[in-house]
Amino acid sequence: MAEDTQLRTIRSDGPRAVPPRASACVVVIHGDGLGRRADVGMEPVVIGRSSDVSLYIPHRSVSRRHCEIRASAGSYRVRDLGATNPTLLNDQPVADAALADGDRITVGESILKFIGHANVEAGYHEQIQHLAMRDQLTGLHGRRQFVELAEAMIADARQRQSPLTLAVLDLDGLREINLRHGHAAGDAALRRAGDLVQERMTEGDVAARIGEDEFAVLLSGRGADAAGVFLDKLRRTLTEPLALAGGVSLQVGVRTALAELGPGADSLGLLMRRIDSALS
Ligand SMILES: Nc1nc2c(ncn2[C@@H]2O[C@H](COP(=O)(O)OP(=O)(O)OP(=O)(O)O)[C@@H](O)[C@H]2O)c(=O)[nH]1
Repeated sequence: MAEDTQLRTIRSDGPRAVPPRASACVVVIHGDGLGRRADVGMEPVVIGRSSDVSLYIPHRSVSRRHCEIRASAGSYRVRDLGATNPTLLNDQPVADAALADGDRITVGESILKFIGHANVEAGYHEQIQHLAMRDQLTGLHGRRQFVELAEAMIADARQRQSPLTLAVLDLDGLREINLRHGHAAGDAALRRAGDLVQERMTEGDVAARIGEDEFAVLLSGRGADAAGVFLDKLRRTLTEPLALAGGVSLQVGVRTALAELGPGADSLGLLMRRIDSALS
Protein backbone atom coordinates (compact mmCIF):
# COMPACT_ATOMS: atom_id res chain seq x y z
CA MET A 1 0.00 0.00 0.00
CA ALA A 2 2.79 2.41 1.04
CA GLU A 3 4.63 1.59 -2.17
CA ASP A 4 1.58 2.42 -4.22
CA THR A 5 1.32 5.88 -2.73
CA GLN A 6 4.96 6.57 -3.58
CA LEU A 7 4.56 5.74 -7.26
CA ARG A 8 4.66 8.83 -9.46
CA THR A 9 1.57 9.50 -11.56
CA ILE A 10 2.57 9.29 -15.19
CA ARG A 11 1.66 11.91 -17.74
CA SER A 12 -0.76 10.44 -20.24
CA ASP A 13 -2.61 11.52 -23.33
CA GLY A 14 -5.55 9.38 -22.25
CA PRO A 15 -6.74 6.03 -23.57
CA ARG A 16 -4.86 4.64 -26.53
CA ALA A 17 -6.66 5.11 -29.81
CA VAL A 18 -9.09 2.30 -30.48
CA PRO A 19 -8.82 1.11 -34.08
CA PRO A 20 -12.25 1.05 -35.74
CA ARG A 21 -13.60 -2.45 -36.20
CA ALA A 22 -14.26 -4.02 -39.57
CA SER A 23 -17.99 -4.12 -38.98
CA ALA A 24 -20.78 -2.83 -36.80
CA CYS A 25 -22.53 -5.16 -34.38
CA VAL A 26 -25.81 -5.65 -32.62
CA VAL A 27 -26.07 -6.83 -29.01
CA VAL A 28 -29.00 -7.88 -26.83
CA ILE A 29 -29.04 -5.48 -23.85
CA HIS A 30 -32.34 -6.54 -22.25
CA GLY A 31 -34.51 -9.64 -22.03
CA ASP A 32 -33.99 -13.14 -23.42
CA GLY A 33 -30.69 -13.62 -25.22
CA LEU A 34 -29.00 -11.01 -22.97
CA GLY A 35 -25.38 -10.41 -23.98
CA ARG A 36 -25.70 -12.24 -27.29
CA ARG A 37 -24.22 -10.31 -30.18
CA ALA A 38 -23.58 -10.58 -33.88
CA ASP A 39 -21.27 -8.71 -36.23
CA VAL A 40 -22.94 -7.22 -39.26
CA GLY A 41 -20.64 -8.21 -42.10
CA MET A 42 -21.31 -9.02 -45.73
CA GLU A 43 -24.23 -11.27 -44.85
CA PRO A 44 -27.35 -9.77 -43.21
CA VAL A 45 -27.86 -10.66 -39.55
CA VAL A 46 -31.25 -12.31 -39.18
CA ILE A 47 -32.72 -12.05 -35.68
CA GLY A 48 -35.37 -14.55 -34.64
CA ARG A 49 -36.48 -17.60 -32.69
CA SER A 50 -35.57 -20.15 -35.35
CA SER A 51 -32.39 -22.08 -34.54
CA ASP A 52 -30.84 -21.39 -37.95
CA VAL A 53 -30.80 -17.57 -37.75
CA SER A 54 -27.63 -15.62 -37.00
CA LEU A 55 -28.89 -14.04 -33.76
CA TYR A 56 -31.08 -16.52 -31.97
CA ILE A 57 -33.47 -15.30 -29.26
CA PRO A 58 -35.38 -18.24 -27.82
CA HIS A 59 -38.53 -16.44 -26.64
CA ARG A 60 -42.09 -16.85 -27.88
CA SER A 61 -42.62 -13.11 -28.29
CA VAL A 62 -39.99 -13.31 -31.05
CA SER A 63 -40.99 -14.52 -34.52
CA ARG A 64 -38.98 -17.30 -36.13
CA ARG A 65 -37.47 -14.73 -38.52
CA HIS A 66 -38.24 -11.41 -36.89
CA CYS A 67 -36.05 -8.77 -38.56
CA GLU A 68 -32.72 -8.40 -40.28
CA ILE A 69 -29.85 -5.94 -40.12
CA ARG A 70 -27.67 -5.48 -43.15
CA ALA A 71 -24.88 -3.32 -44.48
CA SER A 72 -26.02 -1.25 -47.43
CA ALA A 73 -23.86 1.18 -49.42
CA GLY A 74 -21.69 2.27 -46.50
CA SER A 75 -24.51 2.41 -43.96
CA TYR A 76 -26.63 -0.10 -42.04
CA ARG A 77 -30.36 -0.77 -42.20
CA VAL A 78 -32.95 -2.69 -40.19
CA ARG A 79 -35.90 -4.41 -41.92
CA ASP A 80 -38.90 -6.07 -40.31
CA LEU A 81 -39.53 -9.56 -41.73
CA GLY A 82 -43.29 -9.61 -41.09
CA ALA A 83 -42.98 -10.29 -37.35
CA THR A 84 -46.17 -10.89 -35.32
CA ASN A 85 -44.95 -8.28 -32.83
CA PRO A 86 -43.64 -5.59 -35.16
CA THR A 87 -39.98 -4.60 -34.85
CA LEU A 88 -39.52 -1.24 -33.12
CA LEU A 89 -36.71 1.20 -33.79
CA ASN A 90 -36.26 3.57 -30.85
CA ASP A 91 -39.79 2.60 -29.74
CA GLN A 92 -41.46 3.26 -33.12
CA PRO A 93 -42.63 0.51 -35.51
CA VAL A 94 -40.25 0.19 -38.43
CA ALA A 95 -40.53 -1.43 -41.88
CA ASP A 96 -37.10 -0.62 -43.31
CA ALA A 97 -34.90 2.21 -42.00
CA ALA A 98 -31.29 3.37 -41.69
CA LEU A 99 -29.55 2.74 -38.37
CA ALA A 100 -27.44 5.15 -36.35
CA ASP A 101 -24.90 4.25 -33.68
CA GLY A 102 -26.70 3.59 -30.38
CA ASP A 103 -30.15 2.92 -31.87
CA ARG A 104 -32.40 0.57 -29.91
CA ILE A 105 -34.22 -2.22 -31.74
CA THR A 106 -37.07 -3.96 -29.92
CA VAL A 107 -37.66 -7.58 -30.90
CA GLY A 108 -40.55 -9.11 -28.96
CA GLU A 109 -39.67 -8.63 -25.29
CA SER A 110 -35.94 -8.20 -25.94
CA ILE A 111 -34.11 -4.96 -26.69
CA LEU A 112 -30.99 -4.81 -28.84
CA LYS A 113 -28.52 -2.00 -29.33
CA PHE A 114 -26.91 -1.23 -32.64
CA ILE A 115 -23.24 -0.27 -32.26
CA GLY A 116 -21.42 1.35 -35.17
CA HIS A 117 -17.98 0.05 -36.12
CA ALA A 118 -16.17 3.18 -34.85
CA ASN A 119 -17.66 2.90 -31.35
CA VAL A 120 -15.29 1.69 -28.63
CA GLU A 121 -18.23 -0.20 -27.08
CA ALA A 122 -18.20 -2.81 -29.87
CA GLY A 123 -14.94 -4.32 -28.56
CA TYR A 124 -16.19 -4.11 -24.98
CA HIS A 125 -19.28 -6.19 -25.75
CA GLU A 126 -17.20 -8.78 -27.58
CA GLN A 127 -14.89 -9.19 -24.60
CA ILE A 128 -17.71 -9.26 -22.06
CA GLN A 129 -19.49 -11.91 -24.10
CA HIS A 130 -16.30 -13.96 -24.19
CA LEU A 131 -15.84 -13.64 -20.41
CA ALA A 132 -19.44 -14.56 -19.69
CA MET A 133 -19.81 -17.45 -22.11
CA ARG A 134 -16.39 -19.11 -22.08
CA ASP A 135 -14.68 -21.16 -19.44
CA GLN A 136 -11.67 -19.04 -18.59
CA LEU A 137 -9.33 -21.96 -17.89
CA THR A 138 -9.84 -23.94 -21.10
CA GLY A 139 -11.34 -21.35 -23.47
CA LEU A 140 -14.17 -23.77 -24.25
CA HIS A 141 -17.83 -22.83 -23.99
CA GLY A 142 -19.30 -22.85 -20.49
CA ARG A 143 -22.30 -24.94 -19.53
CA ARG A 144 -24.95 -22.28 -20.15
CA GLN A 145 -23.73 -21.49 -23.63
CA PHE A 146 -23.39 -25.20 -24.38
CA VAL A 147 -27.03 -25.83 -23.50
CA GLU A 148 -28.20 -23.12 -25.90
CA LEU A 149 -25.94 -24.21 -28.74
CA ALA A 150 -26.79 -27.87 -28.20
CA GLU A 151 -30.53 -27.23 -28.29
CA ALA A 152 -30.20 -25.40 -31.60
CA MET A 153 -27.98 -28.17 -33.03
CA ILE A 154 -30.40 -30.88 -31.91
CA ALA A 155 -33.38 -29.08 -33.47
CA ASP A 156 -31.42 -28.70 -36.71
CA ALA A 157 -30.26 -32.36 -36.78
CA ARG A 158 -33.82 -33.59 -36.15
CA GLN A 159 -35.16 -31.45 -38.95
CA ARG A 160 -32.51 -32.61 -41.40
CA GLN A 161 -32.56 -36.18 -40.04
CA SER A 162 -28.83 -36.03 -39.71
CA PRO A 163 -26.89 -38.01 -37.07
CA LEU A 164 -25.69 -36.27 -33.93
CA THR A 165 -23.93 -37.76 -30.90
CA LEU A 166 -23.17 -36.34 -27.48
CA ALA A 167 -19.80 -37.48 -26.12
CA VAL A 168 -18.80 -36.77 -22.52
CA LEU A 169 -15.46 -37.16 -20.74
CA ASP A 170 -15.13 -37.12 -16.98
CA LEU A 171 -11.62 -36.78 -15.56
CA ASP A 172 -10.86 -38.97 -12.57
CA GLY A 173 -8.60 -38.10 -9.70
CA LEU A 174 -8.56 -34.31 -10.02
CA ARG A 175 -9.15 -33.88 -6.32
CA GLU A 176 -6.15 -36.11 -5.58
CA ILE A 177 -3.95 -34.21 -8.06
CA ASN A 178 -4.89 -30.92 -6.40
CA LEU A 179 -4.11 -32.30 -2.97
CA ARG A 180 -0.77 -33.88 -3.91
CA HIS A 181 0.64 -31.43 -6.41
CA GLY A 182 -1.33 -28.22 -5.93
CA HIS A 183 -4.11 -26.45 -7.77
CA ALA A 184 -1.84 -25.35 -10.63
CA ALA A 185 -1.21 -29.00 -11.49
CA GLY A 186 -4.96 -29.68 -11.52
CA ASP A 187 -5.38 -26.66 -13.78
CA ALA A 188 -2.73 -28.04 -16.14
CA ALA A 189 -4.60 -31.35 -16.38
CA LEU A 190 -7.85 -29.54 -17.16
CA ARG A 191 -6.17 -27.29 -19.72
CA ARG A 192 -4.63 -30.25 -21.49
CA ALA A 193 -8.02 -31.96 -21.64
CA GLY A 194 -9.55 -28.80 -23.13
CA ASP A 195 -6.72 -28.48 -25.68
CA LEU A 196 -7.02 -32.11 -26.78
CA VAL A 197 -10.77 -31.86 -27.17
CA GLN A 198 -10.34 -28.74 -29.27
CA GLU A 199 -7.62 -30.31 -31.43
CA ARG A 200 -9.68 -33.38 -32.20
CA MET A 201 -13.10 -31.88 -32.84
CA THR A 202 -14.00 -30.92 -36.38
CA GLU A 203 -15.94 -28.03 -37.89
CA GLY A 204 -19.57 -28.03 -36.86
CA ASP A 205 -18.88 -29.74 -33.51
CA VAL A 206 -19.40 -27.88 -30.24
CA ALA A 207 -17.29 -28.53 -27.14
CA ALA A 208 -17.69 -27.26 -23.59
CA ARG A 209 -16.53 -27.71 -20.05
CA ILE A 210 -19.88 -28.59 -18.50
CA GLY A 211 -18.75 -29.42 -14.98
CA GLU A 212 -15.69 -29.09 -12.75
CA ASP A 213 -13.92 -32.00 -14.43
CA GLU A 214 -16.45 -32.84 -17.14
CA PHE A 215 -16.22 -32.06 -20.86
CA ALA A 216 -18.90 -32.49 -23.51
CA VAL A 217 -18.62 -32.56 -27.28
CA LEU A 218 -21.59 -32.60 -29.62
CA LEU A 219 -20.45 -34.35 -32.75
CA SER A 220 -22.33 -33.09 -35.73
CA GLY A 221 -23.11 -35.54 -38.57
CA ARG A 222 -21.66 -38.48 -36.62
CA GLY A 223 -23.40 -41.49 -35.10
CA ALA A 224 -22.38 -43.64 -32.13
CA ASP A 225 -19.70 -45.65 -34.02
CA ALA A 226 -17.77 -42.60 -35.21
CA ALA A 227 -18.21 -40.95 -31.81
CA GLY A 228 -16.80 -44.10 -30.16
CA VAL A 229 -13.66 -43.85 -32.29
CA PHE A 230 -13.35 -40.15 -31.42
CA LEU A 231 -13.68 -40.86 -27.69
CA ASP A 232 -11.21 -43.78 -27.75
CA LYS A 233 -8.53 -41.66 -29.38
CA LEU A 234 -9.12 -38.86 -26.89
CA ARG A 235 -9.03 -41.23 -23.95
CA ARG A 236 -5.72 -42.69 -25.12
CA THR A 237 -3.96 -39.32 -25.32
CA LEU A 238 -5.55 -38.02 -22.15
CA THR A 239 -4.37 -40.94 -20.06
CA GLU A 240 -0.76 -40.53 -21.19
CA PRO A 241 1.37 -39.11 -18.35
CA LEU A 242 1.51 -35.31 -18.27
CA ALA A 243 5.00 -34.03 -17.44
CA LEU A 244 5.16 -30.83 -15.40
CA ALA A 245 8.07 -28.69 -14.22
CA GLY A 246 10.10 -30.10 -11.31
CA GLY A 247 9.92 -33.67 -12.55
CA VAL A 248 6.25 -34.06 -11.61
CA SER A 249 4.34 -36.48 -13.79
CA LEU A 250 0.55 -36.60 -13.59
CA GLN A 251 -1.57 -39.59 -14.41
CA VAL A 252 -5.18 -38.64 -15.11
CA GLY A 253 -7.97 -41.17 -15.40
CA VAL A 254 -10.89 -40.61 -17.78
CA ARG A 255 -14.37 -42.05 -17.94
CA THR A 256 -16.33 -41.58 -21.15
CA ALA A 257 -19.89 -42.04 -22.34
CA LEU A 258 -21.84 -41.28 -25.47
CA ALA A 259 -25.47 -40.99 -26.49
CA GLU A 260 -26.75 -40.75 -30.04
CA LEU A 261 -29.75 -38.66 -30.99
CA GLY A 262 -32.68 -40.89 -31.90
CA PRO A 263 -36.01 -42.31 -30.69
CA GLY A 264 -36.15 -42.10 -26.89
CA ALA A 265 -33.20 -39.68 -26.86
CA ASP A 266 -34.38 -36.75 -28.92
CA SER A 267 -33.63 -33.86 -26.54
CA LEU A 268 -30.58 -32.63 -24.68
CA GLY A 269 -32.18 -33.63 -21.36
CA LEU A 270 -32.68 -37.22 -22.52
CA LEU A 271 -29.18 -37.46 -24.02
CA MET A 272 -27.72 -36.19 -20.74
CA ARG A 273 -29.77 -38.69 -18.76
CA ARG A 274 -28.27 -41.54 -20.83
CA ILE A 275 -24.80 -40.13 -20.27
CA ASP A 276 -25.36 -39.81 -16.51
CA SER A 277 -26.54 -43.39 -16.14
CA ALA A 278 -23.60 -44.66 -18.24
CA LEU A 279 -21.14 -42.73 -16.07
CA SER A 280 -22.63 -43.63 -12.67
N1 LIG B 1 -7.25 -27.36 -10.25
C1 LIG B 1 -8.56 -27.20 -10.38
N2 LIG B 1 -9.40 -28.00 -9.67
C2 LIG B 1 -10.72 -27.83 -9.81
C3 LIG B 1 -11.27 -26.84 -10.68
N3 LIG B 1 -12.63 -26.92 -10.62
C4 LIG B 1 -12.90 -27.90 -9.74
N4 LIG B 1 -11.76 -28.46 -9.23
C5 LIG B 1 -11.64 -29.55 -8.27
O1 LIG B 1 -11.94 -30.75 -8.93
C6 LIG B 1 -12.41 -31.72 -8.01
C7 LIG B 1 -13.62 -32.37 -8.62
O2 LIG B 1 -14.24 -33.18 -7.73
P1 LIG B 1 -14.50 -34.71 -8.05
O3 LIG B 1 -15.32 -34.79 -9.30
O4 LIG B 1 -15.02 -35.37 -6.84
O5 LIG B 1 -13.00 -35.16 -8.30
P2 LIG B 1 -12.38 -36.50 -8.80
O6 LIG B 1 -11.30 -36.86 -7.83
O7 LIG B 1 -11.91 -36.28 -10.19
O8 LIG B 1 -13.52 -37.55 -8.73
P3 LIG B 1 -14.53 -38.11 -9.81
O9 LIG B 1 -14.63 -37.19 -10.98
O10 LIG B 1 -15.84 -38.21 -9.05
O11 LIG B 1 -13.97 -39.41 -10.17
C8 LIG B 1 -12.69 -30.96 -6.72
O12 LIG B 1 -11.68 -31.29 -5.80
C9 LIG B 1 -12.61 -29.49 -7.13
O13 LIG B 1 -12.10 -28.68 -6.08
C10 LIG B 1 -10.37 -26.01 -11.40
O14 LIG B 1 -10.76 -25.15 -12.20
N5 LIG B 1 -9.04 -26.24 -11.24
